[in-house]
Amino acid sequence: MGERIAVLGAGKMGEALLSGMLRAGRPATDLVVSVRRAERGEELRERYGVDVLPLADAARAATTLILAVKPQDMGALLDELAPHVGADRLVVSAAAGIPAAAIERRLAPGVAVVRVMSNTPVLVDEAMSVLSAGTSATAEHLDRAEELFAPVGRTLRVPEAQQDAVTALSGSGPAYFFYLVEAMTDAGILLGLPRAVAHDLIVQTAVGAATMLRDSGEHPVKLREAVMSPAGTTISAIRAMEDHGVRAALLAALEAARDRSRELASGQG
Ligand SMILES: NC(=O)C1=CN([C@@H]2O[C@H](COP(=O)(O)OP(=O)(O)OC[C@H]3O[C@@H](n4cnc5c(N)ncnc54)[C@H](OP(=O)(O)O)[C@@H]3O)[C@@H](O)[C@H]2O)C=CC1
Ligand SMILES: O=C(O)[C@@H]1CCC=N1
Repeated sequence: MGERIAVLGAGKMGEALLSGMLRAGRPATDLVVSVRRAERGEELRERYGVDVLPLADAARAATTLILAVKPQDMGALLDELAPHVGADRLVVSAAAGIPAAAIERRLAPGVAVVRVMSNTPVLVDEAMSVLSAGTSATAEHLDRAEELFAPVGRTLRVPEAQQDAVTALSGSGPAYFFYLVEAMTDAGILLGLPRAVAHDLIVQTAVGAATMLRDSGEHPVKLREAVMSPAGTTISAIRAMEDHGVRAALLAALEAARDRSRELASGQG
């Protein structure tokens, strides 16, 4: 059998990955999804032309299984899935927190598991997807998993011990930028700009700053210094941010996200 990929649990991330694989040129006939609700299955079948199968059939039909359910649903999914996953399958978990070993324990001995933390910019082919091998996964398995994510953004491999930190940084990261844009738009309104104008200014500024960060190769401090004129406007804003503990808030926030990822390891609550 050629490589057929099953997306098990097709919510926000599962659907984003599915659409990314199709955009990358993978034929719909190579993809199958499994969902919990019939109407969701119908929606995906119509939108993407993929087969929607019960879990056991999807597991048997595919060589690579992408697990994209919430960490809290992983236990129930694995209970149902385990009897149908042959030792020659590659299992790719997209879930936050769940260690590869916890998945390996629930499946037949020797099943290769790769843990991946991606992010929602999968939708615009600008994801950051970070991969780690479980104990049975070989370099070839990692290559195969990476091939799924490479067309939808950048990929990186890290030791699994770093995955909770990765989740805090790039997994949750898009939300922090959206939050910042929202807060800066509010600030624009405070300063008297219409909301739509403030929104457009901030979005384009974010795109420009992100492009400079990516393409210039310069350290962010250097880029910031180029904006800050002596006794100018920018340093006044930076002083206010330091006074309000923005840097400390970010350190605490990412530590909280890392800790939550660790808590999710048990798949509880
Ligand atoms: N959203 C994000 O930015 C990111 C999410 N992740 C990870 O991706 C995973 C999915 O997150 P996200 O897409 O946001 O969550 P969603 O809730 O949007 O998607 C999860 C989907 O799984 C379905 N599901 C649950 N149990 C089963 C089952 N037994 N069989 C089939 N389908 C099932 C749910 O169905 P139903 O619709 O019926 O609830 C739902 O559609 C999580 O583990 C999360 O940690 C990783 C990186 C980023
Ligand atoms: O918030 C979450 O738990 C998931 C994992 C990373 C991004 N979203």
